[in-house]
Amino acid sequence: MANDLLPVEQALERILAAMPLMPGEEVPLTEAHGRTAAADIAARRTQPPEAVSAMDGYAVRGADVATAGAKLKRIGTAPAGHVFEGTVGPGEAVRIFTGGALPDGTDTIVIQEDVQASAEVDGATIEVTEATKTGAFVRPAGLDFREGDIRIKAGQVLTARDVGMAAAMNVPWIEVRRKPRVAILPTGDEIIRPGDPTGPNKIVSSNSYALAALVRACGGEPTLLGIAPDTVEGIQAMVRGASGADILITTGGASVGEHDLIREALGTDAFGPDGLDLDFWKIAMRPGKPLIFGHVGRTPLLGLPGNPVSTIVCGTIFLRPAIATMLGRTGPNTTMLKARLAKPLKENDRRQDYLRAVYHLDENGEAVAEVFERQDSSMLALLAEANCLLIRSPHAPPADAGEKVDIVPLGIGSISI
Ligand SMILES: Nc1nc2c(c(=O)[nH]1)N[C@H]1C(S)=C(S)[C@@H](COP(=O)(O)OP(=O)(O)OC[C@H]3O[C@@H](n4cnc5c(N)ncnc54)[C@H](O)[C@@H]3O)O[C@H]1N2
Ligand code: MOO
Repeated sequence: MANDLLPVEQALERILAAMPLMPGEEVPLTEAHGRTAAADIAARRTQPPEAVSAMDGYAVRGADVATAGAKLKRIGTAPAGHVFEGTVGPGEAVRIFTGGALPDGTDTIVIQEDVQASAEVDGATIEVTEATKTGAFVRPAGLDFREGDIRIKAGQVLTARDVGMAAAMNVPWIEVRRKPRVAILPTGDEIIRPGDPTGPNKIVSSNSYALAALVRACGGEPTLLGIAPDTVEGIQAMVRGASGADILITTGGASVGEHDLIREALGTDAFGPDGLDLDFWKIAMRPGKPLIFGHVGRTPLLGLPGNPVSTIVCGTIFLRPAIATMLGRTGPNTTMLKARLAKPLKENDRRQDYLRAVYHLDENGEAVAEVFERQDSSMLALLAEANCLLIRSPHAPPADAGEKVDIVPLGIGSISI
């Protein structure tokens, strides 16, 4: 049978090419974790701003302590945050603590363990018991970074380390990309909200809640629009209410049945001139075949298949990178790992499979993946149990146990320390 289905890679390319870049907004450091830098961030100071001691001890002139036995006079004290104002001459030392600025005239720290002090007061005599190299335990100015250095790049997802870095660079506010507003519209007469009165033909909308969580984990701002009934008018009314969204996601109604109304309800014939400008429908993917992509007015519309596994898998493979692109994120769109098959797999047909599987690291630290026997796209319990999706290319030949395959781990989120 001819393959009239668009390959997954091309579908992804077309979706990403259509994603708008979010504008920048300033946030304080306390709100910056997990956001995406909209511009390079340069240090507003040099760190350390001057040479400082790395240890508790005595600041001295290196020439005085090249050999053990030197006796020096303690002439002052320099704790962190306080400067010793004078100049240290030959035969003199200043008591110093970690982070204290090196007094003028000194270039070396003798740690206190290598000193015998007559007393813990200025004026005391200290005897250096170990020879110390010039420059020992001194952190020169700018050791960490210098004013103007760019330590955070545009497109970087800000980790806790980056937040600390920005603070150290004396940057209290960061320009980040605004979170894309993702409107989520589940459809179907049978769909109810969790907690609603239930009945024999009702299905609780897992899709909207799973997608909202996925959107948040990926750095977007989800909005649940309510549930559209299986009527042209109902779908249209709810889609019109999504006008402020950066992208609209529908679930259900994507396939070929007479109740699958997304394309019909949003098509220009029914919706008017702002109706669906369809880019593609149907892709060579399992689960996810009836995926719809286009624009309603200026808003990108991603129509996900209603089956709960199809929705979440398509959310992972398409929506996650779409949000990353809107955020201007650099780095790979989807994290993939290599794993060895625990069991053989049959040859594949024309659709690219995303098989629910669990992987673990074996005793050599290598990933081994085991595919679940059942792959029905209605089975959310198995997806919840899985920790990766195993990718099988269209027409892949049978694979033996031990063969290397690509997996998409599900546990790798966007927030990092
Ligand atoms: N004759 C054909 N039938 C179907 C085809 C096909 O090619 N020819 N494709 C199948 C595939 S593949 C998929 S995937 C489904 C997807 O169809 P729809 O997007 O039209 O989804 P619905 O029919 O509306 O719903 C499918 C299933 O999912 C449940 N559902 C829907 N919304 C939710 C929700 N928010 N939360 C939880 N569960 C939801 C719905 O009750 C149905 O059971 O079509 C196949 N059919
Ligand atoms: O593509 Mo459907 O998502 O196989 O179940």
